[in-house]
Amino acid sequence: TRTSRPQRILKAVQRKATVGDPQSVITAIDHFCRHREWAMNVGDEKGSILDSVVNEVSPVTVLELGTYCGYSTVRIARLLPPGACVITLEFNPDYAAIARQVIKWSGLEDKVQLVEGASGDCIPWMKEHFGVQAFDLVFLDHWKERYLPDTKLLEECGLIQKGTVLLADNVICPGTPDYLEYVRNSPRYNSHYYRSHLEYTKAEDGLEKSVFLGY
Ligand SMILES: O=C(CSCCNC(=O)c1cc(-c2ccc(F)cc2)cc(O)c1O)c1ccc(O)c(O)c1
Ligand SMILES: [Mg+2]
Repeated sequence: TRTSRPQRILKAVQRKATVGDPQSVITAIDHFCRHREWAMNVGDEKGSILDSVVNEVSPVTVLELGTYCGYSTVRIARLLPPGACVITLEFNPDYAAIARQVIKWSGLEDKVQLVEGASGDCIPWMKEHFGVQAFDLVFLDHWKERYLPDTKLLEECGLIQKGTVLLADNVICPGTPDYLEYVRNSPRYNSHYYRSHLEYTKAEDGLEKSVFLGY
């Protein structure tokens, strides 16, 4: 096929969504992925849980690991008050290029910093480069085997502090067993599993919310 799936997702947004209307961007992507082609967005069902956690935390600084086409970036950014922002990391340059256009179409570019690079390389520079003290909320949705090492790296870099909330996608499907074991057994995290379904399917999946309790 000539175009990539992310390119077809962007086209669906440009056809169906209204510029400056984040909800219409979300609706257009969900409709396309439910009725045309499945894609690895967090989706509408888990997305509603993500929304409720963002509203509960009302974060000033959010870190998203794994942008893909920017669907969850838009979901998060649309709920942020003026002055709050989400830094989103994407390793794949093709995904990043599409995400920039999706975020721009939603009109939320002022609340989003998209960084291209590998999480393991970028995280150590976060404090210095973005003047971030610590993150209020981290949404993990990138390589599943990077959830645990990147969580430990965030701890080591002092980017996670008492009260920071980690919200992890796909803890059942594809699954992140080592991460789950860590946050559920560590005395320094309070963890809760939100049972749901893999985006646009009937398969089980869920989000794990873990609150850092401090040292
Ligand atoms: O794809 C990646 C890894 S980053 C995306 C992580 N996310 C997932 O993998 C992910 C996967 C699934 C899922 C997939 C197939 C199933 F059968 C069931 C579930 C669902 C999700 O919600 C996800 O978030 C990448 C990186 C750099 C590159 O250069 C590159 O070509 C590719
Ligand atoms: Mg995911």
